[in-house]
Amino acid sequence: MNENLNPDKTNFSSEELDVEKKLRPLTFSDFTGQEQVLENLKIFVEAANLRDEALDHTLFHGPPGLGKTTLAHILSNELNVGIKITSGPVLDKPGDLAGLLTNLSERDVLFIDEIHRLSPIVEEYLYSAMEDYRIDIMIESGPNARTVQIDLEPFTLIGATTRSGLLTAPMRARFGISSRLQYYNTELLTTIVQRSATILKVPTSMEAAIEIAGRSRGTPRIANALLRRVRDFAQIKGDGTITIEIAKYALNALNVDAHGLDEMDNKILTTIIDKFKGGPVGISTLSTAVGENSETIEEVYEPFLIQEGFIMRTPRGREVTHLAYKHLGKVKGESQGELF
Ligand SMILES: Nc1ncnc2c1ncn2[C@@H]1O[C@H](COP(=O)(O)OP(=O)(O)OP(=O)(O)O)[C@@H](O)[C@H]1O
Ligand SMILES: [Mg+2]
Repeated sequence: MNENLNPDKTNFSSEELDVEKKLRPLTFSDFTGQEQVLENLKIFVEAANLRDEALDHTLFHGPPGLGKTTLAHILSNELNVGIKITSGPVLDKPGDLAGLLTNLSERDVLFIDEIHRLSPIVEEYLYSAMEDYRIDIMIESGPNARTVQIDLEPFTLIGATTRSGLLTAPMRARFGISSRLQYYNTELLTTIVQRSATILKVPTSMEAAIEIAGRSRGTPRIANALLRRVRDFAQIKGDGTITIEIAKYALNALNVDAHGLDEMDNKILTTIIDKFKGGPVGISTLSTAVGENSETIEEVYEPFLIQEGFIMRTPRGREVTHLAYKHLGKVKGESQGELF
């Protein structure tokens, strides 16, 4: 499979990140899906605006590419405040964090991506900032070293993580709002594909939009990436219009799985079938067999495979369903060398 279709944004080139920016919804009304999450956020934002207060600290968690970063930007727009952006691995000294915090204006948003990757010392430092809008700063060094307390403007911390299981309990407890983003169904993704097609000015038939949406692993980022690849085919092989024929041709040429499953999804299914007779298999055994960390399997891959009915979670472990056999063109029992 084309590596650009990987939901992990780190595989995107800078040009692709530019396009991603262009396609990013900027307001609540621009944002498709996640209805429950959105409905609540609208109320919290309206109330905060009305009281002229900072929005409560907000955590977004869920698999990659579903809109966590997008929502952080939308919140800052809807709150009509500034946003400062950083990420867990980048903030390695409390001093870096202090610099950011003291530069926030009243009600501003501080967005920390990959917040599960904060170092414990920075995380600790963040607690008092979140709770009391106050931090201790060390001034001077050597024998004159002393700490002074600095008051911060009331601000909103927005954290995003694909791995909520790795967040410490004290950190989690400090978020007043916590929203889990869900995979998008084909209908919602079709709307997103159509919106993006309009922004990119590429005529796309309804049928083609549905086809692209259905092969996007429930993920807007993948839907947009596929749309751009299909657009290339439409320009070179057709007259620039994305028809259903062009879409099917392109998606097959790109080797996109009919369900949009990626390499690791398929590896997980194949491994459970070939090495564990279809399961049940425990998560740590599976993790070793496919060479992917078990939290990532649980938080990034498994939710989609379960939602699509390829995997079941049982008390004894993970089992594949008949759909998985069908999808991979395998016959149940075959790999076990059974005769009947
Ligand atoms: N609800 C939506 N409607 C339209 N487009 C969306 C929606 N959600 C996400 N997108 C598109 O998908 C792209 C990826 O979304 P975003 O960067 O917010 O994902 P993320 O959850 O932050 O992913 P990661 O965990 O990898 O950081 C965005 O550029 C945006 O264009
Ligand atoms: Mg993000």
